[in-house]
Amino acid sequence: MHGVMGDELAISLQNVSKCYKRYGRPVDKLKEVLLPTKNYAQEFWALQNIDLEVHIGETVGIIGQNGSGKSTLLQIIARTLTPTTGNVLVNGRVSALLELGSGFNPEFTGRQNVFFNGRILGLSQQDIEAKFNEILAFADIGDFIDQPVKTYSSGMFVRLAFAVAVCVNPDILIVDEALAVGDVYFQQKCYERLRQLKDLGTTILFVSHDSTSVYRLCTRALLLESGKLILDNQPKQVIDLYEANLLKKNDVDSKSLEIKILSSSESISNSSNTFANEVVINQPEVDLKFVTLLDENNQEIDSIISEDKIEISIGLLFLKSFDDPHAGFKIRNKTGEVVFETNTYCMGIKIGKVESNSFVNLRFNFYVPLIEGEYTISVGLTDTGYGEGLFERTLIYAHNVSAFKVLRNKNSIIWSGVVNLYPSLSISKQAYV
Ligand SMILES: Nc1ncnc2c1ncn2[C@@H]1O[C@H](COP(=O)(O)OP(=O)(O)OP(=O)(O)O)[C@@H](O)[C@H]1O
Repeated sequence: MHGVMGDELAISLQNVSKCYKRYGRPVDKLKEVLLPTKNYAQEFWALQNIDLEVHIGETVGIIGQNGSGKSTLLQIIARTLTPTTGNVLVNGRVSALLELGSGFNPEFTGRQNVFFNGRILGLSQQDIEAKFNEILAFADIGDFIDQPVKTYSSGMFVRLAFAVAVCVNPDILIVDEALAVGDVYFQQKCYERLRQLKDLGTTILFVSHDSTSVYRLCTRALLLESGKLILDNQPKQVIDLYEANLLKKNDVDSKSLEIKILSSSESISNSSNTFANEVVINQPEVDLKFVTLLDENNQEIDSIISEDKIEISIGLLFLKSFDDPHAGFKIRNKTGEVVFETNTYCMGIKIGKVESNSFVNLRFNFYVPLIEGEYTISVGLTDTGYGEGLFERTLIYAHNVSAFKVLRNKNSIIWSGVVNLYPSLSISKQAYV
């Protein structure tokens, strides 16, 4: 059923809600069984009215704070949990990597579990035999394959579970945070495999707290908050909103902090940006007047040769006085990944007290040894720093306020990657006896 991304639906959820019953004490559950007329449980809606359509071939990241309902949603799609209300339609063979431990029998050996799981996933004995060596090679757990799974470390467990889930070529793959376990080499192997499956047209649902992996893998992301689907968009906007919500949560002035989601026509970007909308925080006491990029001759620019120097000039109007404001910037690549960010607090610099109705111009100067490509600039303004770069209040949080292109430096070495590390080399030769 593999195919290119098209109109065909892989997953469709209509008005799906999930209610868990929570009992104050275990005995209450017993009482409810014995006295069914009386209700001892407290209802808790872990998912509320979720409408979702995922097309074949999409890679969808699911983001949300702890307890927002991510695992519940995945379990409903994987059909290990039934929704309380609503319709679920899943089109294709689903392979799910959910909670650690689900799907494996601890008393069986790894080998037995591979066959057991393969059969559950609808493969024939011959199919599994044909894939067994690939699974074994991917899991790379050596002789442990013939030991009972209960003797496995959590890392070995995930290796085997992941190997089974990805080697059976599912139509739909559901992964819940599994990549957080395991060493960096295994993680890279997993990403590589997920990318291959994605290229083959597998539909992938992916829960992660790591925004970088969502940027890298996903074409779309969902933000869940208290069981509600609050944004369904490109990963960038969804992660921006998630991060803005975290800022809001930690803000001493949380109630008055308003997060705006602008559509593209209202965007304050001065570049030709392709993003559908922007997530913005802008408290009324401050106004971001401009963000301009300048070269070494103070000329306004929108492109720069790799390794040249650039200046970000930020104009801020303060309508109220602030004792300890801090400002910073963030540079992101095309997919939204942060390549660099800092702020005055993290640089150990104080702007100092700013009077009401004053204008402040900040100019950050730096070299740009980045690979050629398009980059965007985000700007933040905060008040009262503490700890390792935390702030009591967020005043401005604005993405894509400017953009620039980095062009190849023809006078430099030929290199690829993210950032030029300016390698030098020494060579020594001697006779080998
Ligand atoms: N079996 C259950 N009985 C009662 N409440 C439950 C049950 N399973 C989950 N919940 C509650 O439902 C809410 C959503 O849980 P869920 O595991 O889906 O969240 P999550 O977003 O995956 O969280 P995390 O990031 O911590 O894994 C939580 O508040 C959780 O306490």
